[in-house]
Amino acid sequence: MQSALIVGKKICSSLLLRNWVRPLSAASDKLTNVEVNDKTGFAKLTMNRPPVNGLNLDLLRDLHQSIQDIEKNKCRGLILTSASNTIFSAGLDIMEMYKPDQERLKQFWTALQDVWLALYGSAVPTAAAINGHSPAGGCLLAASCEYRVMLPKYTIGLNETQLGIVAPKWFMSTFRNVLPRRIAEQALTQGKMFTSDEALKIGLVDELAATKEEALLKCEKFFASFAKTDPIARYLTKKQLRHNDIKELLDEKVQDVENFVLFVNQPSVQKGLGLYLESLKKKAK
Ligand SMILES: CCCCC/C=C\C/C=C\CCC/C=C/C(=O)SCCNC(=O)CCNC(=O)[C@H](O)C(C)(C)COP(=O)(O)OP(=O)(O)OC[C@H]1O[C@@H](n2cnc3c(N)ncnc32)[C@H](O)[C@@H]1OP(=O)(O)O
Repeated sequence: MQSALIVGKKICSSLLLRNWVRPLSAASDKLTNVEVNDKTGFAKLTMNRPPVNGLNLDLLRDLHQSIQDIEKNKCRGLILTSASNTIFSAGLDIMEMYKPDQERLKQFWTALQDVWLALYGSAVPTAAAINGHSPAGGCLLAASCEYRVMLPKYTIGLNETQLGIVAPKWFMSTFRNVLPRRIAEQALTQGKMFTSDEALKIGLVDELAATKEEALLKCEKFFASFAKTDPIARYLTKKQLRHNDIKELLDEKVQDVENFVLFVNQPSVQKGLGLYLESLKKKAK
C-alpha cells in the first residue's frame, strides 16, 4: 500500500496509535496521505496523484485502505481533499478504460465499488473540501460525503453522457441523495458541469470558501455540529437513510462489474474514449 497515515504529524508511541501508523514507501510514491488531528480526532485524507488525481486502480485501492484505516481508528470526521491547487479529481483515469487489460478492468471497477461502499456508507462523518475541478468520478466521491465545501471558479458534475458513457445506478443514487430528483435527472441526462456558484444554488455543494484552509475549517465546523449527538445513533440514522442505495449495489456487485466490462468494451465506447483522450491531449499542448 502506498498511502501514508500520520497521527498529529508524528509517529505516536502508544501501542494503539503505533499499530495505526502504516509504513511509508518512498515519499514520492504516495497517492493518498492521511493526517489526523490528535486534538479533534478529525482526519484529512488528501489525494495526491498528479497531475489531475485521475482515479486509477492504485489510487482507488489506496483510497479504500485509507478510508478503512480512518474508520478502524474511530476518527471523529473524514475530510476528503486534494493536494493539487486546481483539481479535486478528474474522475476515473480514462487510460484504465481505453484498450484495457480485461482482468485489470474488472479489478479497477471492483476497486471503485469498494471505495464508494466505504465512503458512502462510512460510520465516520464525512465531508469534501473541493479545492478544484471535480468532474465525473471526482464528483461521485464528493457527493458520497455528507457535506461539501467548494472553492470558487471551479466546476463539478457527472458529465458521463457528454463522454458517450452511462453513469451506473449507484452514481445516480448518490446524486439523488443530494439533489432534488428533477434536478438530478436533468443534470445526469445533460451531463452538466456546474460552476461553484451554480452548484451552491442547486445544493450540490453546501458552502463556498475562498481558500482551502477556510474550506477545511467549514468541514470541521460541520463535524462539530454533531457534538451533542450520540455517534452510534448518528451512524444508524445515516445507515438507514443510505441503506437501499448500498444494498442495491451489494446485491448486484458482480453483475455490475460485468455490465461495466461489457459496456466499456463496445467498439463505439472505445472509439469515443479514444477521441476524448485525444481531445484532452490536444488541449494540453
Ligand atoms: C444501459 C447500460 C448501462 C451500463 C452501465 C454500466 C457501466 C457504466 C460504464 C461506464 C461508467 C464510467 C463512469 C466514468 C466516470 C468518469 O469519471 S470518466 C472521467 C471523466 N473525466 C473527465 O471528463 C475530465 C477530463 N479532464 C478535464 O476536464 C481536465 O483535464 C481537467 C480535470 C479540468 C483539468 O484540466 P487542466 O488542469 O487544464 O489539465 P489537462 O486537461 O491539461 O490535463 C492534464 C493531463 O491529464 C490528462 N487527463 C485529464 N483528465 C484525465 C482523465 N480523466 N483520465 C486520464 N487522463 C486525464 C490530460 O490528458 C493531460 O495529459 P497529458 O499531460 O497531455 O499527458
